[in-house]
Amino acid sequence: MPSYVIGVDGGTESLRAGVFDAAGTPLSFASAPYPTAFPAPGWAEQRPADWWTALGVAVKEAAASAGVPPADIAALCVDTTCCTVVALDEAGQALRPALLWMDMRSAAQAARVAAAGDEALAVNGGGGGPVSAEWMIPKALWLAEKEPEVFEEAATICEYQDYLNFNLTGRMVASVNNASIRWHYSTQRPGGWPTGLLKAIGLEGLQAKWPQEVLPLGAVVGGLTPAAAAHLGLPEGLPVAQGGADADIGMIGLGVIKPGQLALLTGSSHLHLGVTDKIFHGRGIWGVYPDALLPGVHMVEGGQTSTGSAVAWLRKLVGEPGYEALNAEAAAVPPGCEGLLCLDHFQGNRTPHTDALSRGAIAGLTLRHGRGHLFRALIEAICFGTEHIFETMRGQGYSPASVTVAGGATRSDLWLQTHADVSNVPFVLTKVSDAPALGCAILAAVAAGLHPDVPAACAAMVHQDRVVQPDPQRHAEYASHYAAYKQLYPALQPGFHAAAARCAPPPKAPPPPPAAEALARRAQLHSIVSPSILSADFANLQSDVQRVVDAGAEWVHVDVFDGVFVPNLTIGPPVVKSLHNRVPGAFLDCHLCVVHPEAYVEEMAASGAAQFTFHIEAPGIDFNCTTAAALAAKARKLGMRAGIALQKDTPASTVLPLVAAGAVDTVLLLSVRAGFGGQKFDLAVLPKLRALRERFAGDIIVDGGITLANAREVAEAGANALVAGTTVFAGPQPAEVAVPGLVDLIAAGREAWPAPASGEQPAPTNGAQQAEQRELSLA
Ligand SMILES: O=C(CO)[C@H](O)[C@H](O)COP(=O)(O)O
Repeated sequence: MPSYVIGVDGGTESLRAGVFDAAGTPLSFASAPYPTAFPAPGWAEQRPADWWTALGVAVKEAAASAGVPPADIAALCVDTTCCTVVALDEAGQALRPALLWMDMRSAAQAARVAAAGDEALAVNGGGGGPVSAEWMIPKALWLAEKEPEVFEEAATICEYQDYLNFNLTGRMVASVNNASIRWHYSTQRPGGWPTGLLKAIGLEGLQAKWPQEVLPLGAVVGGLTPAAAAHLGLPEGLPVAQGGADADIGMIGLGVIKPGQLALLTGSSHLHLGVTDKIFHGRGIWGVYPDALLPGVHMVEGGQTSTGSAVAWLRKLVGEPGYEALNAEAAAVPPGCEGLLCLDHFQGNRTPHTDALSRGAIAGLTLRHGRGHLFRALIEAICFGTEHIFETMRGQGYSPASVTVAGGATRSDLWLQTHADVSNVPFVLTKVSDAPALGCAILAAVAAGLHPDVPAACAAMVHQDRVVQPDPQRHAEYASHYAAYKQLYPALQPGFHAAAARCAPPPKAPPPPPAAEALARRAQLHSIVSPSILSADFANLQSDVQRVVDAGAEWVHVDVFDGVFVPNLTIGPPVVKSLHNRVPGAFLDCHLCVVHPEAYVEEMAASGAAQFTFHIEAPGIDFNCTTAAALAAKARKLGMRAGIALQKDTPASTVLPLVAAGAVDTVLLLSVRAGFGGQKFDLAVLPKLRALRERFAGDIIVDGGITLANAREVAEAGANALVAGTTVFAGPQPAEVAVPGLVDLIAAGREAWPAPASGEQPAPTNGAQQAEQRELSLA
């Protein structure tokens, strides 16, 4: 009876096949590379035909060097990168090169998906985002919008995984693993598919293009077709088992299938893949993906972007000494590195902050610190980053009890021991480091009937090598250093975001001439004054607000300052609530200058805020806009208009994905440093305002230093809404003169805007009439 299996790991650069026996012993491995095309920044494409060629080469070579005759092979299983999307015609031929997981062209589509506010998005940080451009729906949406002829013609839109299985067996099916982790499929939803999400983004047509059958891991997809058998040099009809995403199949190869176990897959980055029997969602984690591994075996995901890559960077910087020397020097340094502390966010933070603009840092340098201190501080930072992910998971109800680890970094005892000590959990190493290939072999062994099920196959085929136990004393010693590490990000985040804004590349192409439709929409905007109550008499707020409303102020600007995001403390939801009750009908235009706007969105809505404007620079809001889009969608869902605000020095380009996605109703440009009224208007905001107006037909608010002398010029540059505090509440003219005066100046300034082609009526300027119209359009 055939007793060997082939596991194939379809990676990013090559495909690696291994022949294993039923006890999990590898007999041979063989790899075959395939090219990836990077025709432009952010693009990454591969030709499905190259995968197929590589599969034939690697399998034939592995089988030959194992010395196992084809008749002794019992089954085959393949994993692949995920989400790598292919579009196929009726015959299963690729219509275009595949969009590799790392292809980022669908970033704007990802922001739109995040803005949909559908329940299926719970797996993205509990609905708070981000949605990654790596995932299926943004990629398919990109295809539908940018290459509609390909999308239309495609009979099937699926994964690299499904393409290979189809070519092996002639059967087109999806894997529950890929679909759950990257397609927003859920076994908990009737039918599984994210129909509501597809409808919300106008991509209903995608569902029928997906493979309609979803198979669990290890299920038999089919037998090798004659053509596939010839291509691989294996017997016709050989069972092919369902695989999934390479990293997740690696969990199986590490034997991580029981609740409380967690797989740490290391390389240039860290991937934390936990197993849980509970279904929960929350900020700072991805998942839980129900049944994504096995029935009842759910997955939770975290990730650190720069780990091995940061270590390699430091080694290069200090003259490329051997890792042995660096480890020895670092081991001689005490925990905490005598005050030296690193932040590991060299390429941003994936979880728990999900901030693409966060950066690495070294803090506390003195002249006595040497190379060993630096190396140890970086290793500690990586361990602290992992612990922060674990702490976030614990906060959501999942506690990793043991970590099974794979990857090159496991060769460092210091690295392993520090991880175990910081997190106070045992770190387990297994004998076969090529976990994805072994995971495939396990699934193939189940499909072949060599083992009754995946748990039994894992028990027979995964062998523990050693366990690194945590040292409780060391763990206690690390506590204060870990606490200090956690303070680094919030302290440095504003600086990181400011640096990103400073260094943002200028927009590449000149703006397209405004379309007729955009011109018509702009003409319909209202000319709005939003008096800032920051300059009102706080002891007489009700009468001050009533007074400006009576004077024709369509909005009332409420600055919510938390004393952290800006150096001033003002008012919060209770005052908003009182104003809403005491001045019925006042449109409360709430501007949140706070570090965590997401923490206030529900309360602000419940208090009566009409517009919820938050800052793109706020921690937790990412500059690729997915978390911003999700928060804006939530604000809208709660009945408020959504706005995004930019500090004076933040370029408009940072919010263009949001604007392009239609995710916000307003953009607020600060023309002073946020925090206090009575400052001087900074003319530097005008070019930014002009550039934004060319791309955005919605309300643009300019806030800070607005007077009767400059309002017209600001409106000419593109603003249709002005916030004015001092001028309305403490200026030489009373509010009854200042408010209508400012409205007239805005209307006059807007006459400089390009006019729509024909037939457009100007918007009414009477405040009450406009409020009535808005009520109607909200209803
Ligand atoms: O948000 C603000 C500052 O952060 C104020 O709303 C703004 O400055 C308006 O005040 P003034 O018209 O007095 O400049």
